[in-house]
Amino acid sequence: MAYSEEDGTVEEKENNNKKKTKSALATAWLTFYNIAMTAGWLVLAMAMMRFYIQKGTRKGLYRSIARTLKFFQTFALVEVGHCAIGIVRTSVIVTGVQVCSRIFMVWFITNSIRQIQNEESVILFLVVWTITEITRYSYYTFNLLHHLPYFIKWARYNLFIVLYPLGVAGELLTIYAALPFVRRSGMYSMRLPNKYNVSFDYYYCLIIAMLSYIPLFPQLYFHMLRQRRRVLHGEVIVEKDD
Ligand SMILES: CCCCCCCCCCCCC/C=C/C(=O)SCCNC(=O)CCNC(=O)[C@H](O)C(C)(C)COP(=O)(O)OP(=O)(O)OC[C@H]1O[C@@H](n2cnc3c(N)ncnc32)[C@H](O)[C@@H]1OP(=O)(O)O
Repeated sequence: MAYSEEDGTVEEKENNNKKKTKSALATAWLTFYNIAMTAGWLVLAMAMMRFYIQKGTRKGLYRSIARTLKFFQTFALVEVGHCAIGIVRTSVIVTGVQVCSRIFMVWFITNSIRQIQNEESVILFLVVWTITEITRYSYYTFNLLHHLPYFIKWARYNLFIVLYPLGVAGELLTIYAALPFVRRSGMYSMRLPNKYNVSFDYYYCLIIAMLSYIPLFPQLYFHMLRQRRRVLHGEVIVEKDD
């Protein structure tokens, strides 16, 4: 092994340099990512407000923002990658459940079933997601830049107390509204007999998805309550590994 006289081995120095480059790269990427996502959700907020002010109705609002919503919500899959490669200190499972449930709501419910796109519950979860994401991504951005205004920190770790249940209510009511259309159309379902000899009923899949909120939502909510105690009140929280 090669030794230097001052700071330990040459290999250690090389490893430290690699870590520094990696963390500088990771910080640069995360800053870019969070700015882009804040901007994306701000564009969505403005588009929704403009639509409502101009048309005075929620009818057609989802259609008008669908492409932007699908793009930014799907892009959030990158966050699962951030956790998996360890550039953010967050659980892959917690982030995975959160992101996948949102993508499921966008692609496999709201986007697939036109008849429910004008439901009040769709507007409810859209407004809640938008407020949440503008706050969350601007929190991460300012935090990375070491200039975090207290009101953003406060909003990040307090608004969810009300917004999370409201968002979940909007999502569950939307899936509930979709059920009759799914049953009638038989969409995404496979009935026997077929050449694969497999049967799948999307209607029951949606009922299972709704029931899965019962064990999953409290876990996400209590995770956020723990984060709140850690960040706002400085409590040391020992979390279990994935
Ligand atoms: C496949 C079909 C499934 C169908 C069935 C589904 C059932 C699902 C049931 C559950 C349903 C949930 C539905 C969701 C609804 C809504 O979203 S409603 C809107 C309100 N929601 C919220 O307020 C919650 C928003 N979500 C989140 O906050 C996250 O997704 C999270 C994963 C829950 C957050 O957790 P976590 O990341 O652990 O918290 P933080 O405190 O924010 O971060 C921890 C540390 O990581 C750093 N970090 C994280 N991300 C980034 C980033 N992008 N950039 C930079 N840094 C990041 C963060 O700064 C923290 O760092 P430290 O302070 O150093 O620890």
